[in-house]
Amino acid sequence: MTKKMSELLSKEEFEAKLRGMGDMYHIHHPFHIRMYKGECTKEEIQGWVANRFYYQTAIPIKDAAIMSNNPPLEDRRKWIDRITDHDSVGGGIEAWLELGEAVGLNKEDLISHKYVLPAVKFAVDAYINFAKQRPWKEAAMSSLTEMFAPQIHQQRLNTWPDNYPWIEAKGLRYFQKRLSEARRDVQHGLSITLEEFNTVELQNKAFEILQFKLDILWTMCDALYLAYELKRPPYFNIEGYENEQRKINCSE
Ligand SMILES: O=C(O)c1cc(C(=O)O)c2c(n1)C(=O)C(=O)c1cc(C(=O)O)[nH]c1-2
Repeated sequence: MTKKMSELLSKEEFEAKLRGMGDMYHIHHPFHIRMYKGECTKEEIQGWVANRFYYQTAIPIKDAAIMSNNPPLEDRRKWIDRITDHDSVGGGIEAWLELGEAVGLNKEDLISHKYVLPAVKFAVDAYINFAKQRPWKEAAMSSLTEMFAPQIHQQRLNTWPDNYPWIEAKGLRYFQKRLSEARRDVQHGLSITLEEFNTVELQNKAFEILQFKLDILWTMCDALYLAYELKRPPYFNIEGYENEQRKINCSE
């Protein structure tokens, strides 16, 4: 957890401290470490793709919520690009559906969100609700975990072809596409943050917001780890409860 600051940081110090919070990025979660090392089973990869799809569909929804909170025209123009990155024809949602197909998931199952674990749903919904309820600048800065995202996308591009040769190459388009998009988003998000969070109280608030977002991503990984690696999905110990509807059927 980040300690509260008692003095105003310069923009350089403020940015360095925000970037330092990358130490808590989900790239360091045991589930992600196993994934990039090639240790995940097919079911675990499918589980991650299916659960992450819930996050994917939430991103343009939370971006639309930010738009609805009335940022200035210049920012709205940039924000529209974020929405089209995901929702346009050939955009991120379609690329993620291709990833789903590439890992052997049925498109309808993915779209239905039938495999989404409750903790993943709660975490992602918290992100949408935050964007709906908070002033647009706070919601805009919460996207700054994207500072750390190019590294995680690049890591997948570098390691998946060797570690998971069964995944069709077309599935990797999403990660390739995000490399430049995330960098552009970060430039905009950072310029808003460094400019507008310009008192000790606001800088402390920015650290809290970034922590909240890191917590969302980490919590999603916790849920996946529990369900797929430890084999403890919700209600696993309750006799007679059929957890079948969330179970991924894959032939290894
Ligand atoms: O694969 C990842 O680990 C990862 C993480 C994040 C993130 O840090 O929030 C995003 C993405 N991917 C991503 O693809 C994406 O489009 C995205 C948008 C946002 C956002 O908060 O607006 N985060 C992320």
